[in-house]
Amino acid sequence: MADTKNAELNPRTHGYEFFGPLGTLFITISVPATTYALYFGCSEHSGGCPPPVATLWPSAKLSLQSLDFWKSLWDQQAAVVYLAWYLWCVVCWLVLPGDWVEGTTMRDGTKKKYKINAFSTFLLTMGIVAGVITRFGPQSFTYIYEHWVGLVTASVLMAIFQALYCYISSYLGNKLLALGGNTGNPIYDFFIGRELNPSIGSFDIKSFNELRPGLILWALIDISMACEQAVRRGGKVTDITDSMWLVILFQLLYVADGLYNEPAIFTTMDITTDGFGFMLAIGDLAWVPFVYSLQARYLVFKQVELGPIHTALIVLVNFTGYWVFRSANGEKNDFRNGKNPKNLKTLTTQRGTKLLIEGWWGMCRHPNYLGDLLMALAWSLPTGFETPVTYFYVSYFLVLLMHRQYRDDENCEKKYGDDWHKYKQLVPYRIFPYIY
Ligand SMILES: NC(=O)C1=CN([C@@H]2O[C@H](COP(=O)(O)OP(=O)(O)OC[C@H]3O[C@@H](n4cnc5c(N)ncnc54)[C@H](OP(=O)(O)O)[C@@H]3O)[C@@H](O)[C@H]2O)C=CC1
Ligand SMILES: CC(C)=CCC[C@@H](C)[C@H]1CC=C2C3=C(CC[C@@]21C)[C@@]1(C)CC[C@H](O)C(C)(C)[C@@H]1CC3
Repeated sequence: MADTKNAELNPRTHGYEFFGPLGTLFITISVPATTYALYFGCSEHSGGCPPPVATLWPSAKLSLQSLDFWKSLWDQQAAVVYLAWYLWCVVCWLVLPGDWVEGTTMRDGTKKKYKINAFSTFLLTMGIVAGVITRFGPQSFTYIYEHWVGLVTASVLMAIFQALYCYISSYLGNKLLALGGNTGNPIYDFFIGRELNPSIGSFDIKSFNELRPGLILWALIDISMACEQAVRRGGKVTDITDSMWLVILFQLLYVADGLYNEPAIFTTMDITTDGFGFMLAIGDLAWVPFVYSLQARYLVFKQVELGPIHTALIVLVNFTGYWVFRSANGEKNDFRNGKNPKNLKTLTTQRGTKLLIEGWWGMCRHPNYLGDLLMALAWSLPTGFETPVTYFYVSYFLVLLMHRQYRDDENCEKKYGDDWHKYKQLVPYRIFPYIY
């Protein structure tokens, strides 16, 4: 009886995304590999960004064949530091005060409760780091630059460990599974995430990882890159270039905004629909901090001076993006919480929920992605045009968001049926009004 009920609640997934098990196996290997490749392909230690073409492949081949290279990826001290960092985030979650808020209603009719203290974790961490740098100077905070590879390895291992733990524990007891991650194919389910909300007691593993250890580490990495640059240019914070200031301030604002608006993630696709598998684990813990900070790392060894006009133009691109991103996300979030202060027109659906058809959400179906993409461009522009590698983030992000839009469209079609078709007729553009 209990088994029948469980099967009804957790139907088998039919149909694959990401080109099925082979596609997910490819991504599982290529995401960590790309995280390392972006370091070795864009670093002063390996000869440039990218290193000269004539030496690139021969030296890569030599490295991959040598045992010493593989051993050099492991750095015991960095692993301990990373583990201490992760534990710090857990301790902050435990001890810092925070309201418990409810997430959205899940398929089984229940609602999860989440402790909201990501922003106070960020403020406390930033306060300590600011104190250390003020007291001991920028040279006291360059550890991350010096131990990059070891820290990447530690974060990849943490992601593998957590994804395996969640995959195995999804088979223990009657868990609520993600509708897309229950195919029975272990490679695919491990990647997508089998259990919807794995947790240990009241500690929700997915939302914790999405916002804290990776996102705040990204901010710390940026600060460490700025410190390394300061040390190389005279040792004072005032020696940092305008391009580095732009990258770190824009990205710190983005991180702070995500953490400040913590409850808004409970309506995102990752929390409501996807399980917690290797995709999110590696994305949250390794990809976000170590790939998104590439531009700041580049500016350590290629010190670009922008001057006031270029600075002003890039600031304009970033803040236009931020304004679109924040107001679009705010508009939808308010609306989903029962508020419509501008009295925007809506479409009533048979499912009971309404869809906005005016304001940002009347211009295109993902205005928030448009703003995010503009910001992504503004984070690459300060690196100039000497190399395409520093434009990796904005290019990858365009692909990610186009694919995400496609996945969300399919999910909404399942949720809203004909009403979604009506909505698509009223709002025909996906991300770029009048273009796409
Ligand atoms: N920096 C990064 O690496 C990444 C950043 N992001 C950012 O995260 C944020 C969240 O993204 P994501 O979860 O993908 O998607 P959205 O926040 O856009 O949420 C999509 C959901 O919004 C609801 N919705 C869609 N249209 C309407 C409408 N017209 N009116 C009201 N509700 C509507 C639907 O859910 P329902 O109707 O069920 O409420 C839909 O499933 C974005 O700002 C994105 O840019 C995302 C991925 C990576
Ligand atoms: C290549 C690979 C493995 C990709 C996995 C995707 C993840 C990197 C992203 C999926 C959704 C994300 C979100 C954010 C960071 C990137 C991931 C984890 C986010 C936390 C960034 C800050 C924003 O303000 C946000 C809270 C809206 C956002 C939520 C989605």
